[in-house]
Amino acid sequence: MSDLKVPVTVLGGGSFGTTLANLLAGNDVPTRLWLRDEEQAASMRAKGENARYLPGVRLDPRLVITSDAEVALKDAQLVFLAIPSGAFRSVLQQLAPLLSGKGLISTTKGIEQPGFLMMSQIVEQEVPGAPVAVLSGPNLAREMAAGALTATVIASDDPQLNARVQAVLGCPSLRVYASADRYGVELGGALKNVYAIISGMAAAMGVGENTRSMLITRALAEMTRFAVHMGANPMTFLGLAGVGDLIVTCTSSMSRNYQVGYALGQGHSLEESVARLGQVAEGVNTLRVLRQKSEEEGVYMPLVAGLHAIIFEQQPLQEVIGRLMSAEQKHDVEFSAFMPRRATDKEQQ
Ligand SMILES: NC(=O)C1=CN([C@@H]2O[C@H](COP(=O)(O)OP(=O)(O)OC[C@H]3O[C@@H](n4cnc5c(N)ncnc54)[C@H](O)[C@@H]3O)[C@@H](O)[C@H]2O)C=CC1
Ligand SMILES: O=C(CO)COP(=O)(O)O
Repeated sequence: MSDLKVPVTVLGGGSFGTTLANLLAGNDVPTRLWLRDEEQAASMRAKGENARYLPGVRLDPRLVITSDAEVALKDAQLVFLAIPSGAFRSVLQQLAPLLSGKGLISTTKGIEQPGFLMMSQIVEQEVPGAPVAVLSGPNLAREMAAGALTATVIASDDPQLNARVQAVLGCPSLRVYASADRYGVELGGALKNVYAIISGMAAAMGVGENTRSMLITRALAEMTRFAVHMGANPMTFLGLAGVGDLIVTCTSSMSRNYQVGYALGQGHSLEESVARLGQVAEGVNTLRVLRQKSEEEGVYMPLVAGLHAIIFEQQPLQEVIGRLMSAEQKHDVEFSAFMPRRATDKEQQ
């Protein structure tokens, strides 16, 4: 069987799962999309549209949409996981017997607490022995679904799995680059959501272009410092899953994290800002988790600390901005932050 014809399943019928499934079906890959809710699945089959999460996008008639997990996963060789991080483990636990032996690709950009676990690490725990990869990059679902020219990254320590994903997913509108830095790619996708909230907030305040550039650049420095400390490859942060995803999420009002930040900047409470969205904004939970981890690890993350102070410690916005702007003026590029930590350094701590 050619790699293009292997049966593929996408778990999760939100905006990203639907987009991926539609692209795969459009490549003539036998694709099934699994949703937990039969009413929603039936509506999508009847209308040929995901009216709740991706209105206006025609679904490929070859796409099979089902709420029956056994039907969805029978014979599948590759499974894309597009479930929000808060439900990720429980869905895997529920479906684990149907997933073993298949190539499992997480597309979820969140972190689980306790343990500071990436989604692919949860996959390893819940489906032991399965080949695991992550897909991440500047990938706003709505643009991809509309056929905008896009690039993404598939990351795994299994080059064959990377190649299979490139074969099924790549198409005239989507280039799929490969990486061996699964941890860095996955961490990049989760971290940038926090800075998208800050950028949205800044936009609502009407800041200028200098400010926007300062924010994105210092966000990149901060997230790279943290990720490299944690063992990621610094070069990953110069790629699509690092600076690439940071740029799109910090500049597009299509980003849900940016939208939450914008609503916060307009003076809405966190609860209101999240409720208005009606979709997942992973950055809110990632902020909590990251603040705690950066303190435990002693990594300097002033933007994360500042946003945490505003959202969770009720500190006045202007006070936090004043503190950030009057902090010690340091070097622009800290080369030490970009030096990969050797495994032995980690072991000695
Ligand atoms: N939407 C986007 O542009 C992109 C999203 N992602 C990531 O993909 C993940 C999923 O996001 P979206 O699809 O955008 O979210 P969404 O908010 O559009 O949809 C979430 C979907 O997950 C389903 N779901 C929630 N709990 C479930 C459970 N227990 N069992 C089964 N299904 C459940 C919901 O019913 C819904 O269909 C997130 O981690 C997000 O960061 C990654 C790249 C782009
Ligand atoms: O990850 C994304 C783009 O790459 C989507 O970002 P949001 O979850 O903020 O919409």
